[in-house]
Amino acid sequence: MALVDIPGSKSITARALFLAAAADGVTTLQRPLRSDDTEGFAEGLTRLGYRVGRTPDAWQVDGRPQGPAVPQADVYCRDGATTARFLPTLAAAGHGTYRFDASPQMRRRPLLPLTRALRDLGVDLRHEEAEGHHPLTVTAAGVEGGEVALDAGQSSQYLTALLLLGPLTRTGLRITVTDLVSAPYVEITIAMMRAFGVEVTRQGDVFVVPPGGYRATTYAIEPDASTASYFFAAAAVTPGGEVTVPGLGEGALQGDLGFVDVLRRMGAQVTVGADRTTVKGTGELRGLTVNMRDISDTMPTLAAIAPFASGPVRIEDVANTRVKECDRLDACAENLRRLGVEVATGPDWIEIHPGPLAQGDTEIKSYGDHRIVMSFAVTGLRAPGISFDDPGCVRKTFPGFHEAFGRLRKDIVG
Ligand SMILES: O=C(O)C1=C[C@@H](OP(=O)(O)O)[C@@H](O)[C@H](O)C1
Ligand SMILES: C=C(OP(=O)(O)O)C(=O)O
Repeated sequence: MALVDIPGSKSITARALFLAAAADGVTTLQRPLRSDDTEGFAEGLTRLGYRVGRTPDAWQVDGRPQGPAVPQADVYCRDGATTARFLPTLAAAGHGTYRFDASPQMRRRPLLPLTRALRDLGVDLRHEEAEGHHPLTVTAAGVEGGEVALDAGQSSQYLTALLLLGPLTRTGLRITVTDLVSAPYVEITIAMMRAFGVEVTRQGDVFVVPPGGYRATTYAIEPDASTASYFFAAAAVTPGGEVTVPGLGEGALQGDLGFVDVLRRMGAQVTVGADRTTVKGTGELRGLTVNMRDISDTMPTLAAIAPFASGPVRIEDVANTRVKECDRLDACAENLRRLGVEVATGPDWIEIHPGPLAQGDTEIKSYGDHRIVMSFAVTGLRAPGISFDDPGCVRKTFPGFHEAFGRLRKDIVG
């Protein structure tokens, strides 16, 4: 049995940083994720004049309800979409001129529904090159608030950004959402806003956020459920292999813990306890058809273990995975084909037909995407000879992944 200590959630750390920066008082974040995405977020806040004190186990943020402490800043958001979408929104509530840029891939990823909504709310926001993409400049003069419509069919992060902004506006926000993917991430946002003293109300597609600001607090960050998926999948593909992740149980905020339900449907033994989750490989791994719209960060995890299933695996409703750190449907298909597996893809689906894997060495093409590397590391448990062209890209969410996964391999495979 392996007990795996998973680092903090990227999504929760990013939200906690926003909320702490916007709150009235000093907030302590316990067990934040230390990775490229979250360190980029913290560095962005520092650029905007917020004080972020960092020790290995806790980060402390001096909140500024009035917004950034500097009249001008240049912020590099690296490869993190939470940083690239949440920070310009936070800056809009302040007073000053703030320019944001990001990595080449993040520059390609979409932003337009959010920047349109901000403009509809009166924010002066200019895209420097392509409309709806970084780099962009916000000339901030506070936000009055009011009604706004939003299409979050490509990314829930647009809605999260507006929800987080709501309490910083003068009159609050009433957001009408026309479409929504990755819905459980919005639940994380609402639960965390509650922890910082704000109650969002929802009537169908309308989200109402009151004005009045946030209250500082001490906030403990859950382990990252998407990261845990690689370790749970490792147990599922290893007959008799057992992995327990403490800190992720029945009350977990993250929808991605639902990946264990997919493993259960495939034949793994899954126990979700009050404060921990255990997956045990039974030797059985059935194929299935599954809709992953709510938990699409775990699509590559499932695609990477699909070759070991006893029947086809079809993953549906994941169009938005084409606009992540890479086009994940194409990246999974390409790498599975390199392994000799038969795969078909469509605009929003992938279907994998298990069969014997190619003999010999296979280099996995990472496309700079942490999830492609971490997912195919799981395939590597049963397919010796797998290597990666860019193993270091795991730094986005889990710099210590290879060491941790190596320890797990010793524990459950030998
Ligand atoms: O809000 C968040 O923290 C996230 C939302 C999801 O993105 P989309 O809503 O763009 O699918 C997820 O894929 C991403 O890793 C983190
Ligand atoms: C899509 C991801 O990240 P983000 O959108 O936050 O850059 C991810 O971590 O899989």
